[in-house]
Amino acid sequence: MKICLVGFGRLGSAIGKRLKRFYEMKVSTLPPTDELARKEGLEVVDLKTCINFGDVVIVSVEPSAMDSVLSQMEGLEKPLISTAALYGLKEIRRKVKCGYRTMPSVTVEIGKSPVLVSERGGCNDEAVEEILSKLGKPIWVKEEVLDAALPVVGSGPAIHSLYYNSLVEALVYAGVDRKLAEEMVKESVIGTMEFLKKYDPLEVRARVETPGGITVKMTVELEKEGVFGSLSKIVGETGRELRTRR
Ligand SMILES: NC(=O)C1=CN([C@@H]2O[C@H](COP(=O)(O)OP(=O)(O)OC[C@H]3O[C@@H](n4cnc5c(N)ncnc54)[C@H](O)[C@@H]3O)[C@@H](O)[C@H]2O)C=CC1
Ligand SMILES: O=C(O)[C@@H]1CCC=N1
Repeated sequence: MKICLVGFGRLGSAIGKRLKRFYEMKVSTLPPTDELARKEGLEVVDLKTCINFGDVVIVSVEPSAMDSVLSQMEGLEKPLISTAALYGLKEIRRKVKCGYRTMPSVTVEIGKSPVLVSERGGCNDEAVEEILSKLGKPIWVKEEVLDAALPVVGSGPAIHSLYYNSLVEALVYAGVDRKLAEEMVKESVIGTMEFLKKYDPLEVRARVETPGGITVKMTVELEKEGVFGSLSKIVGETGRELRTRR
């Protein structure tokens, strides 16, 4: 399968770096990101050449550029995968017959991202699923769920990095060398995430909280301060607003 990738920005470059390992690819993007694509050993071509080359077209441009890019593809029959936030499937399919919407995150670069995709029953689900499975875990959802989950899936790496950083700062505050602190937090977070594949979070918590011990003192204090409640509210309200926007 050959891929035409349109847009080589923050997300497009992550997609390109990953998929070039599996597929032949050409890129259409604007300066200065064309130089980034060339540095990755990818051929940069104009949009028409790119579309003619690809069996599948992936569009990863900013939402405000979607109208213009899609209008140059009008009538396209090949599968088109859009990553644009909030650019509706209906609008996409008005221009191209075989459109799909996705919500990945930048961790596609290492093939480890949930990739929400709307909606099954399009014209070439198999080809789309095959490509997305190289980027991470494809999860077919209704379009409104894709929008609701954007703040956790698309924005996730930024939010998780904030959490990670706050723990590094906590260790530095407690007098631990920063490099050591980073190593400890990474191993702790990664280990716990693996553990959560096996155990329920409430069980994990119960297994750590020694009665009358240090952990339960902190977890109750964090709850009293509303740290995680605020996180749920801010992220949840954003998702709720995005879900109902269209
Ligand atoms: N950055 C992220 O983590 C995520 C981004 N998205 C969505 O993916 C899309 C891309 O986001 P970013 O990479 O962050 O944006 P960006 O601004 O970093 O990159 C946009 C890219 O599109 C290219 N472009 C714009 N107009 C073009 C045209 N007419 N022809 C060819 N290329 C064109 C630009 O040159 C640039 O390389 C957006 O729609 C965003 O909503 C979705 C999930 C995660
Ligand atoms: O911040 C944004 O609008 C895009 C969508 C999800 C991640 N980046």
